[in-house]
Amino acid sequence: MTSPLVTSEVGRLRTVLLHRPGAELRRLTPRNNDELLFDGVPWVARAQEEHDAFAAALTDRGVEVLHLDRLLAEVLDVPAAREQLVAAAVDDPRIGETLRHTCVAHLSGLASDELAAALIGGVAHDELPGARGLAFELMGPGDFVVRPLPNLLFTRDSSVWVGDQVAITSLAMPARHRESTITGAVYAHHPRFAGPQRLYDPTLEHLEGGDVLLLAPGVLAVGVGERTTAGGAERLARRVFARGLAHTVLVVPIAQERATMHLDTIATMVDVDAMVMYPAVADTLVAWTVRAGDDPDAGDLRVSGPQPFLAAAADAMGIERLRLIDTGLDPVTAEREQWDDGNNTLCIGPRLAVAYERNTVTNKALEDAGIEVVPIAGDQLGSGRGGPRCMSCPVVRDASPA
Ligand SMILES: NC(=[NH2+])NCCC[C@H](N)C(=O)O
Repeated sequence: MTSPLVTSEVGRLRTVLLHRPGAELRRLTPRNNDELLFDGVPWVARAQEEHDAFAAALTDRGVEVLHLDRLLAEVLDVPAAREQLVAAAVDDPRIGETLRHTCVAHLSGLASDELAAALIGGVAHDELPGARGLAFELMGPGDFVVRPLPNLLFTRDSSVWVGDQVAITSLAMPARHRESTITGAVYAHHPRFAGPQRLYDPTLEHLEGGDVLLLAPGVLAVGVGERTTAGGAERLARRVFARGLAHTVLVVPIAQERATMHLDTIATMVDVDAMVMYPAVADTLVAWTVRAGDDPDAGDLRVSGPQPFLAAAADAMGIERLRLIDTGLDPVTAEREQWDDGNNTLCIGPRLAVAYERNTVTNKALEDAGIEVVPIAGDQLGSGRGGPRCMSCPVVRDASPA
């Protein structure tokens, strides 16, 4: 069992945190899927098969896969974690005090695995027999007392390791707020982690893991758009500098749209010096370079830019050029494959990347450029708008090869 350490996107992947989707996906209906950030109503059994195949593709290649639901069930044996998570589940102004008390009593009486299922899958009105409270009376039978967390599938967003420290992120969308209470409790209380130093907290400015790319040891890129705010990027920069985890943070503005909700929807690393990127933004993407200022103890920052992203990145990474895999796509194919997470790859090692099989043209371009693609099916998983990178949180990677 190696201690957590992640300094790049491409060092050999040793341990990764995934979440196998379960009952929480069965909560999705055409009435709630928009609010719950899914584009449709997935076929759950098939989504699970796809996810199992994703996990198998990783374990077959020697990667240790940790499952968030299992870690959660284990951590719920720890009284402090149980108490925190039950409190977080009912910390919702919709439900009022009476229903809150009933619900706390119900949840507290559950065995750890049942409680884990309820925290992830949510609790519907008709699953709380005998509950009381005005809010309960006014709710319909299918309404949620505790909302489900279908986006827990995207473990990338609710925590991110930088070096040996973990950022418990501050998720922007209400449907996802509670996810980081779960990752936070697991990292704080599970013996597998033994309370690593926390780099970030959910109470801070919005920051999501999908926006954080470890371009090279000491160099982070942070997307600022629909999810991560400039304030979040600034806070993270200050912290990584103060703790000696990075020397440069590139802040990258991205369009505030669903198609580009995170930086990793438009670009991911596939080698120590190469990225795959949505062609429509390749020429226009810029970065602000942030470094520690003269008085780092006072949190001083030096900001320069904007500069073309590729140039700023190469400069910060100390390489001559950051290679862009030219997917050579026509604009329509590029737009379709970007939407289907064609640029959202997960490296198992340098030049070895997991990608959705459906993005045939992008994958062919990757292969032509010398990147071995491990294709996985994502017809149902993809309805949540996230690919292999979004669905994984690397916990241990080897130091990046030079
Ligand atoms: N890192 C990522 N690109 N994550 C994708 C998350 C998708 C999820 N449905 C959301 O809207 O939040």
